Amino acid sequence: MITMKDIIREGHPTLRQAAEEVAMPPSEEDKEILKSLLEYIKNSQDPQISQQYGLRGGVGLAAPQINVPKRMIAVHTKDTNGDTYSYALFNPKIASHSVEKAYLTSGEGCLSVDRAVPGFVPRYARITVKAFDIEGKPVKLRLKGFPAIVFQHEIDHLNGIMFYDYIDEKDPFKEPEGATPIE
Ligand SMILES: Cc1nc(NNC(=O)[C@H](CC2CCCC2)CN(O)CO)c(F)c(N2CCN3CCOC[C@@H]3C2)n1
Ligand code: NI
Repeated sequence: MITMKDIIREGHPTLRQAAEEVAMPPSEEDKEILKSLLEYIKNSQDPQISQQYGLRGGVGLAAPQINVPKRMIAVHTKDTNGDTYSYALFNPKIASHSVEKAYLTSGEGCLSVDRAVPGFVPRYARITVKAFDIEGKPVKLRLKGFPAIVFQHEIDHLNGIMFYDYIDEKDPFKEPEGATPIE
């Protein structure tokens, strides 16, 4: 199982690399890696397991964060009306997106960043994601709200982008023009 010692921290070069596409159909090894990402997130949301293994809570995780520069992400979270979004995907890409922006009013953090970086992170309010599921089947997701924010944070990791790259240094809590706040 993945624990915090497997998660690389800012300064590690892999976090600033573009990750490689995963060959489809996925190898058994790539499937195991992807499953381990989703397992970490679920474990981190379990009070008993997360406490026992000292896991930082997460709703998403990308393979580069465990020093695997391959295009794989996992997301496990609920949206505001309580629907669960649980995905483990290969080669996700944002096929289209809204002009409208959105941001988490609480700002963002990262399991690879051992410090608070305050500020709003402007992201697209709605995105269409094309990817392949754990068996290599093509999937198309239309996302908005909190899940859309999480997916963008994870897909950024595949391109070497960190959440604080978007924070306006001069005015970190400036409301991004016309953006939707997400509590
Ligand atoms: C918002 C939030 N970010 C948590 N951590 N950061 C992460 O997930 C990073 C990714 C998120 C940062 C902002 C968008 C994506 C990890 N990232 O670095 C991967 O690239 C949380 F843990 C968390 N929740 C709320 C839901 N809760 C359910 C019960 O269990 C605890 C859990 C805590 N919400
Ligand atoms: Ni992150």
